[in-house]
Amino acid sequence: MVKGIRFLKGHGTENDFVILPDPDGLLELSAAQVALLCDRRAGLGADGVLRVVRAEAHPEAKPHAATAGWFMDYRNADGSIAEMCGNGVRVFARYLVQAGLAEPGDLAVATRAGIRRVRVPAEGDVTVDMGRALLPGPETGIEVAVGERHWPAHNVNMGNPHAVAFVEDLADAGDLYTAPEVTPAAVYPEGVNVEFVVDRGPRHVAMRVHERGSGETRSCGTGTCAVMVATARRDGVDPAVTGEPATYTVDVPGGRLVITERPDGGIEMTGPAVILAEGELDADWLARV
Ligand SMILES: N[C@@H](CCC[C@H](N)C(=O)O)C(=O)O
Repeated sequence: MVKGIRFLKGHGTENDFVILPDPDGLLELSAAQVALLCDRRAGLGADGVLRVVRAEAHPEAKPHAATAGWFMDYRNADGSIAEMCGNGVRVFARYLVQAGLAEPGDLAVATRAGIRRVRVPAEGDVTVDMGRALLPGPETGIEVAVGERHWPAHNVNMGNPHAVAFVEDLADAGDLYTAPEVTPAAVYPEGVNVEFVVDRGPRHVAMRVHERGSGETRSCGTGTCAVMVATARRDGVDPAVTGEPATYTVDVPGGRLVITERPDGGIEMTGPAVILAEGELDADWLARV
């Protein structure tokens, strides 16, 4: 008889997650257990894990409990902790609504990067207020390298760190089986997500990403926001100056996200969030790690 741990599987533009409902925060997961869950052969397979915990029941989220009822405990596929996951927060919010834990409409989710406000219609795309992008600099001197090739990169922080490089062709990034080298390494003491970007048309780009802790993924929500801001500034577009919102379409291997920067600097990301399966894990199997 399987002693079960309930799980669901979901994705946002094919950035895929194991969702673990754990309202009372009782499920302590080691990095090795998260890595096993995310293993595509020995486990369920995913780019990351979303543990769904009541904010009240998690020490990092308790201060936010009056505003946000639920905490997204996000882990990368290697078990490392990240501050924020843009595709993850859409899927997390879709799960809350689908499970009857939140009403369709506007809701607040606590993350390690702070509270994120999410608009979840009963059906269709989900919109997240991703907060402001920080451009911590240096403005020049950061480089991303793959083999012999290297490109200047832009440092954009969306709650988590990104290095954005404009390239001629997305194939220039190579197979991305290993992490691109980013220098100077001291700019990113906690590691970095790396985006490679090409133009597709007016206010329309495409990207590939190598994620810290997960490798190449089919999409990265925070990455698309970082790319939007880096591209807008390259294009001389700054909503804080013009007073007009700016919208960019960002294509990723797993689909398309639409990113709008408002004159107040807030960034909104809109895209799909899909829950596709539900089941029970063998708790003994997980405990053996
Ligand atoms: N896929 C995510 C980002 C997940 C975290 C990232 N790998 C990190 O370590 O910062 C997204 O959709 O934003």
